[in-house]
Amino acid sequence: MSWLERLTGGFKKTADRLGENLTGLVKEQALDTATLDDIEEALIASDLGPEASKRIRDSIAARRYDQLDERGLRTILAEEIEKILAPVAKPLDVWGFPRPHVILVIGVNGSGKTTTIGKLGHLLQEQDYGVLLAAGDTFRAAAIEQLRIWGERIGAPVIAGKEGGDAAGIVFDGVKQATATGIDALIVDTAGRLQNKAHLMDELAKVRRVLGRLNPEAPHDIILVLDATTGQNALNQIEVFRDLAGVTGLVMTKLDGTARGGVLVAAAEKFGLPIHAIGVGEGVDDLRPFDPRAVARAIAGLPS
Ligand SMILES: Nc1nc2c(ncn2[C@@H]2O[C@H](COP(=O)(O)OP(=O)(O)OP(=O)(O)O)[C@@H](O)[C@H]2O)c(=O)[nH]1
Repeated sequence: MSWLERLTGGFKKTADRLGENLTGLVKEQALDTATLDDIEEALIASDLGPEASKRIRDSIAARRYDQLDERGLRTILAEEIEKILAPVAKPLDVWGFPRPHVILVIGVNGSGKTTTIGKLGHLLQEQDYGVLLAAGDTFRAAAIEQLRIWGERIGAPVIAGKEGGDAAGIVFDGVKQATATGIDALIVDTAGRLQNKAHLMDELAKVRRVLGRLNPEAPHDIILVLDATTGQNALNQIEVFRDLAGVTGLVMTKLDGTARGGVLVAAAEKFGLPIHAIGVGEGVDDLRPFDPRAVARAIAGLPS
């Protein structure tokens, strides 16, 4: 399957849900206020969020349709969703000197952080960048092991310490190793626990301090990984991590297993943070730069 086919397949549940919510709302007649209200509600029920749903409703109303069938409605939706997504679509740019470009990856347990690091590493390798993975999530031995497995899978070196070790120390060593071996990008797994905010902030502050000594620009990116299946909860996470950790961009994962992919639109509208990539599966190739047009059409249930 091509990536676009996987993307459309990944968003199928989301598109089906949106389709069900919209069923019967448009008939071969002019759109009246009640119908527009229903469309807005259907969008909110599909996780697009109140702000984006209202914006889309207003755009549809402003177009003054005499007639609109369901296909027409889906086409307008795709156009309007694309308008919301396009400004936040920003592929990760790791070009620059001095190297390495340092990416901290944070997110609650199980959000898909480690898997995303592996896939992101692969994505950068495809662009001919050399990648080093750092196991800064030292709380669990399993997390370190999982990162090693991903390193093997994509053929990237992994720098790790012991369980319970010092994350900042590993990051420090990671930068040294990357510099010595001419690696372009250092991707750091972090514990990123929200359960203990003070600890998370301390840990990130320490990592930043250590990095700052080596390169004042680092970390260049602080990426929050979000699990789309958590729906509105993902929005709360953005708010908390943005305030606590200075998130610079987002990756949303597990869009394949959920009918809640509309939350991507809500996140774009509400926070305006760059969305670097999306995950639609567990395979090495299942993370791709965020293509607003393709995603908008997939959510609206239209072929790419
Ligand atoms: N279907 C699907 N599953 C995913 C995706 N990304 C990650 N997963 C799965 O989600 C589960 C959790 O992913 P991890 O990468 O272990 O998550 P984590 O945030 O590192 O979790 P901890 O290691 O517990 O902190 C794993 O079973 C992954 O295979 C995705 O895009 N689609």
